[in-house]
Amino acid sequence: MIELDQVSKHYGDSIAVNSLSLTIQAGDFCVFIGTSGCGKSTTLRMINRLIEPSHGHIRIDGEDIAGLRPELLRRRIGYAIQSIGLFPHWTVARNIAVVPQLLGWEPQRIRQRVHQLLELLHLDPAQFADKLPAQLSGGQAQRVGVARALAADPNILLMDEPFGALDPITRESLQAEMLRIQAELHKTIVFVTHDIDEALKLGNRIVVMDQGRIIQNASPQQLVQHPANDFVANLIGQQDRGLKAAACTTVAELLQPARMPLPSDQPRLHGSDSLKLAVSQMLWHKVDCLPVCDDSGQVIGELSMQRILEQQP
Ligand SMILES: Nc1ncnc2c1ncn2[C@@H]1O[C@H](COP(=O)(O)OP(=O)(O)OP(=O)(O)O)[C@@H](O)[C@H]1O
Repeated sequence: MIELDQVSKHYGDSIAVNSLSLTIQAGDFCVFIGTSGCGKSTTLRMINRLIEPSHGHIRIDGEDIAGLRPELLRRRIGYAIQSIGLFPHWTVARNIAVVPQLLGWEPQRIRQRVHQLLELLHLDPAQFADKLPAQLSGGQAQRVGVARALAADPNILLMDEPFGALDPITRESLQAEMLRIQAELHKTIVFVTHDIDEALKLGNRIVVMDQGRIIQNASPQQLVQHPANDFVANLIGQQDRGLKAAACTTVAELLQPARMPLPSDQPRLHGSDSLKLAVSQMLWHKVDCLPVCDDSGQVIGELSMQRILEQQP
């Protein structure tokens, strides 16, 4: 658990972060979003003491981090940023191994860990371990950055616009990776983005900031359905908020028992699909109900347009 208790950061007369209090529960995927310069990165960097607060306290699992040595704290917290910051003359494997090296892990354990992480990030170890950063695409380099942040198996991962510079397709695939990794590893993730769709897709908590303060701290569903003010409503966008709401609810949440018999030629939904995808499929296939299956392909129920409409705000 990460607790920020009336944390402020001043630069001379200007206030970057203004008496911000926030609790991030263990296992949360907490996304900071807001306008440029509202204090997102500053807040994130105070958690690993790359920036020191002017006032207030930050506690991790109840321990005030002001009493910890910053370099030891940083070895316990993964950090991934947009510019990635890989060492250009080191191989991918050596870049990933930075923190385990600092922690004095045995070479064999480091090799195994690097191999495991490359596989986790869908980079073939035989192909990528010995490459230099300049030989990677932007998306591959960003995967290496995420692997490096995870290397010493930290409980906390800080990610500052890690996918900001990527094309939409690569970005979407890395977002899917992050959701998969989070479902598998249950880290506490604090993630900064400018992109509301990315925030709604990834976060289970979304913290909207403006001028160094929290404007709203809510689940994606709450944020879309009950924006705290016009600033948040505009951030979400008035025109397509129905689709935004549908994007942050899963098919599994509205699953209905299957009627018999189900036509075998229809496409099938998965429980983890969003309602947005379900609506899109129904429109495309001109049907108002689709079967829902589990990972093994077994039909576990169905979802109708009627049910979706009943649930929409
Ligand atoms: N070293 C510094 N000296 C003076 N002011 C700073 C410094 N670092 C940040 N600031 C100011 O603090 C405010 C918050 O900056 P911060 O980088 O946290 O914003 P942000 O929300 O992450 O912005 P962006 O989305 O553009 O990255 C900004 O007004 C910025 O100009």
